[in-house]
Amino acid sequence: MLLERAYAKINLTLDVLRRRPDGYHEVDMVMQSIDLSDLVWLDCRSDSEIVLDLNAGHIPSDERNLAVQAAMLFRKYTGIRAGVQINLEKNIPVAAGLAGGSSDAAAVLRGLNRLFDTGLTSDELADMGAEIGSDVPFCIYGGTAIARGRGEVLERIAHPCHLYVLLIYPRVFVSTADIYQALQPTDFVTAVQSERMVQALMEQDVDAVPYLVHNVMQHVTFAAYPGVKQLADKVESVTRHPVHMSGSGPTLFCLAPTVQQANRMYNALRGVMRDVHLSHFVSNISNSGDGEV
Ligand SMILES: C[C@@](CO)(OP(=O)(O)O)[C@H](O)COP(=O)(O)OP(=O)(O)OC[C@H]1O[C@@H](n2ccc(N)nc2=O)[C@H](O)[C@@H]1O
Ligand SMILES: Nc1ncnc2c1ncn2[C@@H]1O[C@H](COP(=O)(O)OP(=O)(O)O)[C@@H](O)[C@H]1O
Repeated sequence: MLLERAYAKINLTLDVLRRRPDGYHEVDMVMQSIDLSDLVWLDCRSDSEIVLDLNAGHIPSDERNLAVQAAMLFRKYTGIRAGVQINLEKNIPVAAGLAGGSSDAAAVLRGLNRLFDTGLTSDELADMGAEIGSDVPFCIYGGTAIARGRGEVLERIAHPCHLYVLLIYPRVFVSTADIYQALQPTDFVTAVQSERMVQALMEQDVDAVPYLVHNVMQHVTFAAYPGVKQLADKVESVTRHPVHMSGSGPTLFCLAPTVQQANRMYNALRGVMRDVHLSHFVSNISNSGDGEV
């Protein structure tokens, strides 16, 4: 049995350039892995089934699950017929804008490549992953990247900047497709924010980074779910720091340059609300598995 960690992401910037004829949107966004992960255990089975056991009753364990889709795709691509056992421990909130499902799919692709010693490159796994979802290619590599196209065209960024991330989970389910659909032409931009963000990350300008975070979807999700906006206002008044939304939401986050500041914000928030979690940037997930067990 082999373990792969499936890391969550946040969007440090998210710009949408236009709606495409294929129904997707052209995006430009800075994606960042964080130290919040699902655990994906993989093993061969003596039969030819793909079986997923997971600790979350509210998500399907059949072909609708992105982890199962990844195993199916991997077998189709490699011609391997062996059965696959997947045990999934969900820690990343579902439909939260943190790419939990995409990251599980990416972890299955990385893990099966190790389990069957198929020697596929990360680029090949990312190409495969794009068939499952737009965020899957980023989740193959993790770290930091500018994602363009529909999210699958990646420019990976190595930078020394490390920040703490306070995550706040509103208890609502947000559909990514609905939020993309609700964008108006006035939301589409030509000048994107990713380059300034990347520059600040490269310069380790930890004080600037929180003020450069930008997400064009935030006002759309806030308008559709006023409770999320109210929660963001409350977080801002308690922490006195800018509050942002990841992806299509609803997860909110604040960035802190030091662990002391992050702990202060965490303790202040825990006094007045549930569902607060402290995390931090992860720059390298390449040895994310904990090896054979
Ligand atoms: C918004 C983002 C930002 O990172 O994250 P989440 O909020 O989902 O975490 C992503 O673009 C989400 O990517 P992902 O969740 O993989 O999307 P997909 O499964 O490929 O697509 C789901 C649906 O979202 C819409 N979609 C997705 C990506 C894109 N560039 N344009 C779109 O219009 C399409 O309607 C598509 O049918
Ligand atoms: N392994 C998985 N983990 C979480 N959600 C999954 C998974 N497989 C399929 N889904 C479905 O994908 C949808 C979005 O899930 P998720 O990736 O957590 O959200 P987001 O795209 O907002 O980051 C949910 O409706 C969920 O039922």
